[in-house]
Amino acid sequence: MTNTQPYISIRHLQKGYKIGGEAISIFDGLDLDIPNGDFVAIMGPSGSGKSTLLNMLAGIDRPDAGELRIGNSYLNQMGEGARASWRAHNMGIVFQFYNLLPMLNAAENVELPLLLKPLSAKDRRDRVRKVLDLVGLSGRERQYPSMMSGGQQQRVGIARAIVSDPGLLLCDEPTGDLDRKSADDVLQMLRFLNQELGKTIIMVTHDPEAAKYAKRVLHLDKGNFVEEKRAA
Ligand SMILES: Nc1ncnc2c1ncn2[C@@H]1O[C@H](COP(=O)(O)OP(=O)(O)OP(=O)(O)O)[C@@H](O)[C@H]1O
Repeated sequence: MTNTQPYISIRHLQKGYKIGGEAISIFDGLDLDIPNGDFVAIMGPSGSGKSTLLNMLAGIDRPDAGELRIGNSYLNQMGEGARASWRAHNMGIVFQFYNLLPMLNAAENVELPLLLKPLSAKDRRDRVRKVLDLVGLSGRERQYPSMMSGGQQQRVGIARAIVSDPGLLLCDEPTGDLDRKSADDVLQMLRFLNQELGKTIIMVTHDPEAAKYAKRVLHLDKGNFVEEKRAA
């Protein structure tokens, strides 16, 4: 990747599914550029392909054809194992329902991605403490998910997503299960990670209020993106 290239580039991407022997096309020639440091909200009707796109960006699923590059990595050319390893090192994912393990406390949940790395127990502890502090949860290291509010659980989810210091955060309806106040707190946190730490964020959301926190809003419809025009 050169400095003039966008961080994420999607070219002529095709993706479809076979349902009951019938082929349905979700994307047929999708193009998209996302520069480094962007914060993009992706909106669109149910079934328009938002999760399908997020799964391809996460390397969980693969395009049928076309190019999907993130940084210097061409995900469309990589096998499943290479994509899984790439994912572990390059991105964090924030889920709607947090996906915390109930039998692990907050610190242990956040530590999970670090177990794949050659770090000492002390280094892992230090990193976990630092990110829990960053999301405003210091002092709650030993609390279990069942003892936390939805907003606090999502903060643990965000801490887990950033503990490996990835450049890219993919967020799938990160506030879909939260009340307005908790949602705004989480969105402020994402904005901080974008503006102060330079994380590139792609967030799928149905909530127009959540989308306001992003720098750009893209509406997905019939396999293409339309960018929302905003007052300067
Ligand atoms: N694994 C799969 N096998 C077959 N069809 C699939 C699969 N995953 C998604 N689809 C179909 O692809 C289309 C897009 O689904 P997708 O989940 O990406 O939409 P979405 O925009 O995320 O919807 P929602 O807002 O409801 O989450 C839908 O018609 C869905 O039924």
